[in-house]
Amino acid sequence: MPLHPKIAEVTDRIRARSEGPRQKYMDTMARAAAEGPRRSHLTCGNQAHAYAAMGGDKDALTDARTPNIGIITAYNDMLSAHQPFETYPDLVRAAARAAGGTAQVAGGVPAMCDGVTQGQTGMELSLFSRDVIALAAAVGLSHNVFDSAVYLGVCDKIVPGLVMAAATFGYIPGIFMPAGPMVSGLPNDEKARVRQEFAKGNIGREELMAAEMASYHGPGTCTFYGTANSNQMLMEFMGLHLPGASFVNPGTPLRDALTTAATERALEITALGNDYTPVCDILDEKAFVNGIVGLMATGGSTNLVIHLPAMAKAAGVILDLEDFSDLSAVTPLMAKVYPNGLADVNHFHAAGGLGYMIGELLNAGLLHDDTKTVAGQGLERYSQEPKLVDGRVQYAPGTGKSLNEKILRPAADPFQPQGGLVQLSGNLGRGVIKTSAVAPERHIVEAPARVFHTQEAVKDAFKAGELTQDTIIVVRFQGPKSNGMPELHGLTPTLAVLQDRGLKVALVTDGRMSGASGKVPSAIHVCPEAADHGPIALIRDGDIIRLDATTGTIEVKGVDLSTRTPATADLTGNGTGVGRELFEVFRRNVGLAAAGAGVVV
Ligand SMILES: O=C(O)[C@H](O)[C@@H](O)[C@H](O)[C@H](O)COP(=O)(O)O
Ligand code: SF4
Repeated sequence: MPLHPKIAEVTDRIRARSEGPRQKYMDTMARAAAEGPRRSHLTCGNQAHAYAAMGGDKDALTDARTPNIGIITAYNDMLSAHQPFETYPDLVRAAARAAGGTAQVAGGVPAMCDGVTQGQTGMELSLFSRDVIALAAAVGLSHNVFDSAVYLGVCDKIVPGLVMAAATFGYIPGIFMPAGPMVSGLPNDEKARVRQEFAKGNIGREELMAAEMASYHGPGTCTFYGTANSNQMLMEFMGLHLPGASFVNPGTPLRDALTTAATERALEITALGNDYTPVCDILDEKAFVNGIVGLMATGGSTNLVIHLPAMAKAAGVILDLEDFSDLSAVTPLMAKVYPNGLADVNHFHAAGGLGYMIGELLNAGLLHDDTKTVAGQGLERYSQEPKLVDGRVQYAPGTGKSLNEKILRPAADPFQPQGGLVQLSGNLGRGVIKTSAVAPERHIVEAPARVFHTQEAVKDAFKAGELTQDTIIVVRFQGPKSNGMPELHGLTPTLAVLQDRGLKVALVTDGRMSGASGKVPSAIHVCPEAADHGPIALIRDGDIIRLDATTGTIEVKGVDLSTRTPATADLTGNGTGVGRELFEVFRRNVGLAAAGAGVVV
């Protein structure tokens, strides 16, 4: 099938917009690659330090022609999705040794669990932790003794931060290794129902705790289709995982076989062999277009609308919100996974998963097939599935059809003809709304505004019984400069209760939501933010605001905003406590959310 004209048009537009930065980036990568085997430039002293603790691997390491893998790990016990990484370094070192190479943990990177910090002060460090992860990974790789790298990370800001580092070190090959989703527990919609019952005061904390613990119950990624699992989708659509690696549960033989296969592949694609595949050749405009198409086709997390521009910029590719909007307009919504539906990622994977989607979208001309991937040339191979044969990974053709059309539908007969995310613009600036999780009759909301400066104030107003009419809830001073742009997902149960009571409700904020946020229409990432005196700072209680996801508009009606003075807020409290003291330099230097909210890129 020929490439859809709009996919070609957007790709060409990105390539033209990126020409200067991309050429500069690729020249830098070429110079680094020309230096040859990394370890051959180090003094004997440098090398002795690097190998001192490596025991039986020392001899191999002293031979600069033996490929050496740098492991960047985001292991910790705080994220259920990252806890399985505890055992990966031993597995990778053993697999590398068996394949005639070596592997060393180059360094660790921090990883924040947004589920632990959701609604807490710590969430104000969440977005900034992405750039800290990129910096930390660079510290590990800067030892410069690696011919290839493997990146152990799954969750929200961790994959984006690691991709920013992998792009910066794009002259060496890199493969991302997932840990896989936890097995299914209490269904996500039942968890959400129990939360709403608690918000209404109908049940106590004991019953709520029991439901939460039954939902989040073991090692592996949470099973809703939030940012973490959207990241896994990206790594397959962009060719940085082995095909079909994303949604194999941790602690299974196939999971370990995939980790071994990725290690072997990381050794095969170094500059010391005949299949050199540096990350810089994978992360081009086509890979990012493929990633955005995957995001739209799966109804993925709105957080990737912030992270993808930052990831792309690290590789000299410049994305714009318009690219997301145009690709969404031609990409069918093929999957319904919570919060877009009742299924979780295990059910999605069983129904055919990412391999089925990639095959369908390639056949529909909605993906570039001629891309480089860690598994080799061409995206077609990602429609295959990994099977375990005699303890090793072997690939077989994918299902070729959906095994459950309530979860996964063909590109030609989708749930919705357009993708799950819509760009918004109007006299309030620019923003984005995730429509895939919102009932069609709620895609347009027009109501009086009620303005808040914290999410706690919204909950207090709800508890005081003040929210009894159709309302556009405006929560401002939640942008990156104000307080690090925390997720306001903790508002979801409260707003959902108001919506279930029959009120027309929408959220408008310069903050962001969780990938797990769903049913309440929300205009998020509104730029310029209130702290930059954006139009959102001019809204007053009672203004009539119209949010229209069908036309992509967000505006205040019947008011001349130019006559108003921007509201201000006392943000000094955001500078202390839970480590926020250390992030003042981030709040001062962070870029626009629409351009990736970058600090280091
Ligand atoms: O963007 C995301 O996907 C979220 O940040 C997610 O990683 C976060 O952990 C949610 O808060 C979990 O959902 P609950 O908070 O509803 O458990
Ligand atoms: S998906 Fe979210 S809640 Fe689950 S482990 Fe990852 S960051 Fe934590």
